[in-house]
Amino acid sequence: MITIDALTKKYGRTTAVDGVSFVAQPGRVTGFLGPNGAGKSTTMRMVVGLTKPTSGSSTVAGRAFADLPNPGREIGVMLDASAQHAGRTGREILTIVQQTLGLPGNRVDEMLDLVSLTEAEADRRVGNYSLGMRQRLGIASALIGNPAVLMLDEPANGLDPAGIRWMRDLLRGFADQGGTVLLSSHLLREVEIIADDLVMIGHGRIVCEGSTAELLQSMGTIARADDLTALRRALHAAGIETTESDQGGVATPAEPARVGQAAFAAGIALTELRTADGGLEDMFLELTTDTQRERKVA
Ligand SMILES: Nc1ncnc2c1ncn2[C@@H]1O[C@H](COP(=O)(O)OP(=O)(O)OP(=O)(O)O)[C@@H](O)[C@H]1O
Repeated sequence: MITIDALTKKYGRTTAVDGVSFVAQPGRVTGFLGPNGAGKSTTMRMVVGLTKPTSGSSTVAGRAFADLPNPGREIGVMLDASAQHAGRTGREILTIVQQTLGLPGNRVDEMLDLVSLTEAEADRRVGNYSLGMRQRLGIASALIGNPAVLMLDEPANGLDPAGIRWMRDLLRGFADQGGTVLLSSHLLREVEIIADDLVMIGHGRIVCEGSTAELLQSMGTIARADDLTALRRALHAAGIETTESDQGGVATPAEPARVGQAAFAAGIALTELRTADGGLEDMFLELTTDTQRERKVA
Protein backbone atom coordinates (compact mmCIF):
# COMPACT_ATOMS: atom_id res chain seq x y z
CA MET A 1 0.00 0.00 0.00
CA ILE A 2 1.13 3.56 -0.64
CA THR A 3 -0.37 6.24 1.58
CA ILE A 4 0.05 9.88 0.62
CA ASP A 5 -1.01 12.43 3.21
CA ALA A 6 -1.27 16.14 2.38
CA LEU A 7 1.97 16.18 0.39
CA THR A 8 2.97 19.68 -0.71
CA LYS A 9 6.00 20.84 -2.65
CA LYS A 10 6.84 24.47 -3.32
CA TYR A 11 9.63 25.66 -5.58
CA GLY A 12 9.97 29.35 -4.75
CA ARG A 13 6.62 30.85 -5.68
CA THR A 14 5.49 27.78 -7.66
CA THR A 15 3.45 25.19 -5.82
CA ALA A 16 4.14 21.99 -7.77
CA VAL A 17 2.10 19.74 -5.46
CA ASP A 18 -0.59 21.19 -3.26
CA GLY A 19 -1.94 19.08 -0.38
CA VAL A 20 -2.25 15.80 -2.29
CA SER A 21 -3.70 12.86 -0.32
CA PHE A 22 -4.70 9.44 -1.57
CA VAL A 23 -4.10 5.75 -0.98
CA ALA A 24 -3.00 3.19 -3.57
CA GLN A 25 -4.52 -0.05 -2.29
CA PRO A 26 -3.13 -3.59 -2.47
CA GLY A 27 -4.70 -5.77 -5.15
CA ARG A 28 -5.53 -2.72 -7.24
CA VAL A 29 -3.99 -0.66 -10.01
CA THR A 30 -4.22 3.04 -9.24
CA GLY A 31 -3.87 5.40 -12.21
CA PHE A 32 -2.40 8.83 -11.45
CA LEU A 33 -3.52 11.10 -14.26
CA GLY A 34 -2.79 14.67 -15.14
CA PRO A 35 -1.64 16.99 -17.91
CA ASN A 36 2.03 17.96 -18.31
CA GLY A 37 3.38 19.74 -15.27
CA ALA A 38 0.43 18.73 -13.06
CA GLY A 39 2.69 17.40 -10.31
CA LYS A 40 2.63 13.61 -10.86
CA SER A 41 6.39 13.06 -11.00
CA THR A 42 7.05 15.41 -8.10
CA THR A 43 4.52 13.49 -5.96
CA MET A 44 6.14 10.17 -6.85
CA ARG A 45 9.63 11.50 -6.20
CA MET A 46 8.53 12.64 -2.75
CA VAL A 47 7.22 9.13 -1.95
CA VAL A 48 10.68 7.64 -2.54
CA GLY A 49 12.66 10.42 -0.87
CA LEU A 50 14.16 11.91 -4.05
CA THR A 51 12.42 15.23 -3.46
CA LYS A 52 11.92 16.62 0.03
CA PRO A 53 8.32 17.65 0.69
CA THR A 54 7.63 21.18 1.88
CA SER A 55 4.99 19.59 4.10
CA GLY A 56 2.96 16.40 4.37
CA SER A 57 4.10 12.80 4.45
CA SER A 58 3.81 9.42 2.76
CA THR A 59 4.34 5.78 3.62
CA VAL A 60 5.07 2.58 1.72
CA ALA A 61 3.80 -0.61 3.34
CA GLY A 62 3.05 1.43 6.47
CA ARG A 63 6.49 3.00 6.88
CA ALA A 64 8.19 6.17 5.69
CA PHE A 65 10.45 5.33 2.74
CA ALA A 66 13.54 6.38 4.70
CA ASP A 67 12.68 3.84 7.42
CA LEU A 68 12.47 0.85 5.07
CA PRO A 69 15.45 -1.43 5.77
CA ASN A 70 15.82 -2.54 2.12
CA PRO A 71 13.52 -0.30 0.05
CA GLY A 72 14.07 -2.17 -3.23
CA ARG A 73 12.49 -5.27 -1.71
CA GLU A 74 9.40 -3.34 -0.63
CA ILE A 75 8.79 -1.06 -3.60
CA GLY A 76 9.83 -1.35 -7.24
CA VAL A 77 10.26 2.06 -8.77
CA MET A 78 10.65 3.30 -12.32
CA LEU A 79 10.66 7.07 -12.51
CA ASP A 80 12.81 7.76 -15.55
CA ALA A 81 13.66 4.85 -17.83
CA SER A 82 16.19 7.01 -19.68
CA ALA A 83 18.23 7.57 -16.54
CA GLN A 84 19.95 4.16 -16.76
CA HIS A 85 23.72 4.13 -17.29
CA ALA A 86 24.14 4.26 -21.08
CA GLY A 87 27.54 2.55 -21.08
CA ARG A 88 26.38 -0.61 -19.29
CA THR A 89 24.55 -3.53 -20.80
CA GLY A 90 21.05 -4.41 -19.65
CA ARG A 91 22.37 -7.58 -18.05
CA GLU A 92 25.03 -5.64 -16.12
CA ILE A 93 22.47 -3.18 -14.82
CA LEU A 94 20.20 -5.94 -13.55
CA THR A 95 23.15 -7.76 -11.98
CA ILE A 96 24.16 -4.59 -10.12
CA VAL A 97 20.59 -4.08 -8.86
CA GLN A 98 20.44 -7.71 -7.73
CA GLN A 99 23.75 -7.33 -5.84
CA THR A 100 22.82 -3.98 -4.32
CA LEU A 101 19.61 -5.45 -2.95
CA GLY A 102 21.54 -8.42 -1.55
CA LEU A 103 19.21 -10.89 -3.21
CA PRO A 104 19.99 -14.60 -2.99
CA GLY A 105 20.23 -16.66 -6.21
CA ASN A 106 20.24 -15.15 -9.65
CA ARG A 107 17.04 -13.59 -10.91
CA VAL A 108 18.61 -11.72 -13.82
CA ASP A 109 17.72 -14.27 -16.53
CA GLU A 110 14.25 -14.72 -15.05
CA MET A 111 13.68 -10.95 -15.20
CA LEU A 112 15.03 -10.65 -18.76
CA ASP A 113 12.63 -13.40 -19.76
CA LEU A 114 9.74 -11.73 -17.94
CA VAL A 115 10.21 -8.46 -19.82
CA SER A 116 10.99 -10.21 -23.14
CA LEU A 117 14.50 -8.83 -23.64
CA THR A 118 16.47 -11.36 -25.69
CA GLU A 119 19.99 -12.58 -24.82
CA ALA A 120 21.45 -10.44 -27.59
CA GLU A 121 19.56 -7.34 -26.43
CA ALA A 122 20.58 -7.95 -22.80
CA ASP A 123 24.25 -7.89 -23.86
CA ARG A 124 23.92 -4.61 -25.75
CA ARG A 125 24.80 -1.28 -24.15
CA VAL A 126 21.75 0.58 -22.87
CA GLY A 127 22.83 3.67 -24.82
CA ASN A 128 21.76 1.73 -27.93
CA TYR A 129 18.36 0.70 -26.53
CA SER A 130 15.12 2.08 -27.87
CA LEU A 131 12.87 3.84 -25.34
CA GLY A 132 10.58 0.78 -25.27
CA MET A 133 13.54 -1.47 -24.45
CA ARG A 134 14.60 0.89 -21.66
CA GLN A 135 11.09 0.74 -20.26
CA ARG A 136 11.27 -3.06 -20.25
CA LEU A 137 14.65 -2.95 -18.50
CA GLY A 138 13.25 -0.43 -16.01
CA ILE A 139 10.38 -2.77 -15.20
CA ALA A 140 12.83 -5.65 -14.75
CA SER A 141 14.90 -3.53 -12.32
CA ALA A 142 11.75 -2.60 -10.42
CA LEU A 143 10.60 -6.21 -10.12
CA ILE A 144 13.89 -7.95 -9.37
CA GLY A 145 13.58 -7.41 -5.61
CA ASN A 146 10.18 -9.14 -5.66
CA PRO A 147 8.44 -6.14 -4.04
CA ALA A 148 4.75 -5.99 -3.11
CA VAL A 149 4.45 -2.40 -4.37
CA LEU A 150 5.21 -0.96 -7.79
CA MET A 151 5.38 2.74 -8.63
CA LEU A 152 5.89 3.62 -12.29
CA ASP A 153 6.05 7.04 -13.94
CA GLU A 154 4.64 6.90 -17.48
CA PRO A 155 5.50 3.20 -18.00
CA ALA A 156 3.75 2.96 -21.37
CA ASN A 157 5.94 5.70 -22.92
CA GLY A 158 7.73 4.40 -25.99
CA LEU A 159 6.04 1.01 -26.03
CA ASP A 160 4.42 -0.23 -29.23
CA PRO A 161 0.81 -1.52 -29.10
CA ALA A 162 1.95 -5.08 -28.35
CA GLY A 163 4.25 -3.71 -25.64
CA ILE A 164 1.42 -1.72 -24.11
CA ARG A 165 -0.73 -4.83 -23.95
CA TRP A 166 2.16 -6.77 -22.43
CA MET A 167 2.65 -4.08 -19.78
CA ARG A 168 -1.05 -4.03 -19.02
CA ASP A 169 -1.17 -7.82 -18.53
CA LEU A 170 1.94 -7.75 -16.38
CA LEU A 171 0.59 -5.05 -14.07
CA ARG A 172 -2.86 -6.65 -13.93
CA GLY A 173 -1.26 -9.98 -12.93
CA PHE A 174 0.85 -8.23 -10.29
CA ALA A 175 -2.20 -6.57 -8.73
CA ASP A 176 -4.30 -9.74 -8.97
CA GLN A 177 -1.71 -11.46 -6.82
CA GLY A 178 -2.23 -8.82 -4.13
CA GLY A 179 0.38 -6.29 -5.25
CA THR A 180 -0.11 -2.51 -5.18
CA VAL A 181 0.45 -0.65 -8.45
CA LEU A 182 0.61 3.13 -8.76
CA LEU A 183 1.24 4.35 -12.29
CA SER A 184 1.17 7.81 -13.75
CA SER A 185 0.11 8.60 -17.27
CA HIS A 186 -1.38 11.12 -19.60
CA LEU A 187 -2.48 8.30 -21.92
CA LEU A 188 -6.03 8.40 -20.70
CA ARG A 189 -7.41 5.57 -22.81
CA GLU A 190 -4.63 3.33 -21.63
CA VAL A 191 -5.32 4.06 -17.97
CA GLU A 192 -9.07 3.71 -18.40
CA ILE A 193 -8.53 0.09 -19.42
CA ILE A 194 -6.12 -0.96 -16.71
CA ALA A 195 -6.74 1.13 -13.59
CA ASP A 196 -9.17 0.03 -10.89
CA ASP A 197 -8.90 3.42 -9.21
CA LEU A 198 -8.14 6.84 -10.59
CA VAL A 199 -6.65 9.96 -9.12
CA MET A 200 -6.71 12.99 -11.43
CA ILE A 201 -4.45 15.92 -10.70
CA GLY A 202 -4.25 19.40 -12.19
CA HIS A 203 -2.05 22.30 -11.03
CA GLY A 204 -0.79 20.17 -8.16
CA ARG A 205 -4.27 19.50 -6.76
CA ILE A 206 -6.49 16.45 -6.93
CA VAL A 207 -9.49 17.34 -9.06
CA CYS A 208 -11.25 13.96 -8.99
CA GLU A 209 -10.76 10.49 -7.60
CA GLY A 210 -12.64 7.23 -7.27
CA SER A 211 -13.00 3.80 -8.79
CA THR A 212 -12.82 3.78 -12.58
CA ALA A 213 -16.14 1.95 -12.79
CA GLU A 214 -17.93 4.53 -10.64
CA LEU A 215 -16.38 7.46 -12.45
CA LEU A 216 -17.37 6.07 -15.84
CA GLN A 217 -20.90 5.35 -14.64
CA SER A 218 -21.21 8.96 -13.60
CA MET A 219 -20.71 9.95 -17.24
CA GLY A 220 -24.47 9.69 -17.80
CA THR A 221 -26.66 8.27 -20.54
CA ILE A 222 -27.33 8.92 -24.22
CA ALA A 223 -30.81 8.07 -25.56
CA ARG A 224 -32.24 8.43 -29.04
CA ALA A 225 -35.68 8.04 -30.57
CA ASP A 226 -37.19 8.95 -33.93
CA ASP A 227 -39.05 11.81 -32.25
CA LEU A 228 -36.48 13.51 -30.00
CA THR A 229 -38.88 16.24 -28.92
CA ALA A 230 -41.34 13.65 -27.62
CA LEU A 231 -38.50 11.82 -25.86
CA ARG A 232 -37.33 15.02 -24.19
CA ARG A 233 -40.87 15.80 -23.07
CA ALA A 234 -41.33 12.28 -21.64
CA LEU A 235 -38.07 12.46 -19.72
CA HIS A 236 -38.86 15.91 -18.30
CA ALA A 237 -42.30 14.60 -17.23
CA ALA A 238 -40.48 11.85 -15.31
CA GLY A 239 -38.27 14.45 -13.61
CA ILE A 240 -35.19 13.63 -15.69
CA GLU A 241 -33.04 16.54 -16.85
CA THR A 242 -31.76 16.50 -20.41
CA THR A 243 -29.22 18.33 -22.53
CA GLU A 244 -28.30 18.17 -26.21
CA SER A 245 -25.74 15.46 -26.85
CA ASP A 246 -22.90 16.23 -29.23
CA GLN A 247 -23.01 12.52 -30.00
CA GLY A 248 -26.59 12.92 -31.30
CA GLY A 249 -29.76 12.22 -29.33
CA VAL A 250 -30.47 13.33 -25.78
CA ALA A 251 -27.93 13.33 -22.95
CA THR A 252 -28.92 12.94 -19.32
CA PRO A 253 -27.19 12.29 -16.01
CA ALA A 254 -29.87 9.65 -15.17
CA GLU A 255 -29.06 5.95 -15.36
CA PRO A 256 -29.95 4.07 -18.57
CA ALA A 257 -32.58 1.92 -16.79
CA ARG A 258 -34.45 4.99 -15.54
CA VAL A 259 -34.36 6.60 -18.97
CA GLY A 260 -35.64 3.38 -20.59
CA GLN A 261 -38.52 3.10 -18.12
CA ALA A 262 -39.58 6.72 -18.64
CA ALA A 263 -39.56 6.27 -22.43
CA PHE A 264 -41.49 3.00 -22.16
CA ALA A 265 -44.10 4.59 -19.87
CA ALA A 266 -44.65 7.32 -22.49
CA GLY A 267 -44.95 4.75 -25.31
CA ILE A 268 -41.75 5.92 -27.01
CA ALA A 269 -39.62 3.34 -28.80
CA LEU A 270 -35.94 4.07 -28.18
CA THR A 271 -33.58 3.54 -31.09
CA GLU A 272 -30.53 3.84 -28.85
CA LEU A 273 -29.84 3.70 -25.11
CA ARG A 274 -26.30 3.61 -23.74
CA THR A 275 -23.81 5.02 -21.27
CA ALA A 276 -22.16 8.15 -22.65
CA ASP A 277 -18.92 6.91 -24.13
CA GLY A 278 -16.66 9.93 -24.12
CA GLY A 279 -14.98 7.99 -21.33
CA LEU A 280 -12.33 9.43 -19.20
CA GLU A 281 -10.98 11.67 -21.89
CA ASP A 282 -14.00 13.95 -21.85
CA MET A 283 -14.09 13.95 -18.08
CA PHE A 284 -10.37 14.55 -17.91
CA LEU A 285 -10.51 17.44 -20.37
CA GLU A 286 -13.49 18.94 -18.59
CA LEU A 287 -11.97 18.63 -15.13
CA THR A 288 -8.65 20.04 -16.15
CA THR A 289 -9.81 22.80 -18.51
CA ASP A 290 -8.28 25.40 -16.24
CA THR A 291 -5.04 23.50 -16.04
CA GLN A 292 -4.38 22.68 -19.68
CA ARG A 293 -1.84 24.45 -21.79
CA GLU A 294 -3.91 24.20 -24.94
CA ARG A 295 -7.08 26.22 -25.18
CA LYS A 296 -10.08 24.61 -26.81
CA VAL A 297 -10.26 25.19 -30.55
CA ALA A 298 -13.61 26.80 -31.21
N1 LIG B 1 13.32 20.94 -9.49
C1 LIG B 1 12.33 21.78 -9.84
N2 LIG B 1 12.48 23.10 -9.73
C2 LIG B 1 11.49 23.97 -10.05
N3 LIG B 1 10.27 23.59 -10.50
C3 LIG B 1 10.06 22.27 -10.63
C4 LIG B 1 11.07 21.30 -10.31
N4 LIG B 1 10.54 20.05 -10.55
C5 LIG B 1 9.28 20.25 -10.99
N5 LIG B 1 8.99 21.58 -11.04
C6 LIG B 1 7.71 22.17 -11.47
O1 LIG B 1 6.68 21.51 -10.76
C7 LIG B 1 5.54 21.35 -11.59
C8 LIG B 1 5.12 19.88 -11.61
O2 LIG B 1 6.08 19.12 -12.34
P1 LIG B 1 5.99 17.53 -12.47
O3 LIG B 1 7.22 17.10 -13.21
O4 LIG B 1 5.74 16.93 -11.14
O5 LIG B 1 4.70 17.34 -13.37
P2 LIG B 1 4.14 16.04 -14.11
O6 LIG B 1 2.70 15.96 -13.79
O7 LIG B 1 4.98 14.87 -13.75
O8 LIG B 1 4.34 16.43 -15.63
P3 LIG B 1 4.69 15.55 -16.94
O9 LIG B 1 3.46 14.78 -17.31
O10 LIG B 1 5.02 16.60 -17.94
O11 LIG B 1 5.87 14.68 -16.57
C9 LIG B 1 5.91 21.92 -12.94
O12 LIG B 1 5.42 23.23 -13.00
C10 LIG B 1 7.42 21.90 -12.93
O13 LIG B 1 7.95 22.92 -13.75
